[in-house]
Amino acid sequence: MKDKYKEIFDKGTDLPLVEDFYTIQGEGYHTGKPAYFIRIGGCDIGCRWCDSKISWNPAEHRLISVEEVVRKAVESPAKAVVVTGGEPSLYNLEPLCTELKKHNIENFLETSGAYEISGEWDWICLSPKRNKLPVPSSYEKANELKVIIFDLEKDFEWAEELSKNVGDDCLLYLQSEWSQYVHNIKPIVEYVKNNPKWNISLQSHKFMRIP
Ligand SMILES: C[S@@+](CC[C@H](N)C(=O)[O-])C[C@H]1O[C@@H](n2cnc3c(N)ncnc32)[C@H](O)[C@@H]1O
Ligand SMILES: Nc1nc2[nH]cc(C(=O)O)c2c(=O)[nH]1
Ligand code: SF4
Ligand SMILES: [Mg+2]
Repeated sequence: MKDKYKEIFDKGTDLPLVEDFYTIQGEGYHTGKPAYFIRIGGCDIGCRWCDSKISWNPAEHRLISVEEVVRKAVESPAKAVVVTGGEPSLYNLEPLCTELKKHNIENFLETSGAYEISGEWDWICLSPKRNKLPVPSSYEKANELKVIIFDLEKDFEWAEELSKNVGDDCLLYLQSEWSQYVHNIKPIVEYVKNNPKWNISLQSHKFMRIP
């Protein structure tokens, strides 16, 4: 993945845009906050339950300059932008962050942290993946750790292991994998009641039936 798109990834001045939309942040600490979403194409991690598989192949998405995509966000009433993907850490995100900050827009990142995170961010949500663990610096930069609970037998234990790697101020969230929600939510509620350093994150946009 890094090879074919290496130049585009490293430059970061043009990005393959999967979609952009103004909605409500559905997950994690900023749940409920209006935000303009920028979904960047390209991910080589391959989570089998990924809800954004259309974003995996960057070649399927048109390149857009950071100026143009930020202009679209600025034209909306949004005060915050969520950058997601795909896996945004594949890219040099400095040009995008700089352009957002020129317009005084808060910038939030959704990432697996599998690659070094570039750019200055107001908030980083780290959601580690078993297929490709975060690089050490991603744990240090995380403002929230959001662990997806798919397998009840294994994933609580894994979440505890991951939580040892983040800073003391990092907020801790457990989020059910969407297709397992009905099966998983009661055990997650019980787990969080018994282990109150954790919080629950819901994919609330899916309940609201909004993007
Ligand atoms: C599509 S990913 C893109 C950003 C980055 N690649 C990542 O995985 O963090 C956005 C967020 O959705 C979560 N996610 C993806 N598929 C999901 C699913 N089926 N159920 C619950 N959360 C999911 C990811 O863990 C991540 O926190
Ligand atoms: N509303 C809404 N909130 C989200 N939070 C994280 C999302 C993502 O796909 O990264 C997402 C998304 O796709 N929609
Ligand atoms: S890392 Fe994120 S975008 Fe990539 S497959 Fe996993 S959930 Fe999907
Ligand atoms: Mg999503």
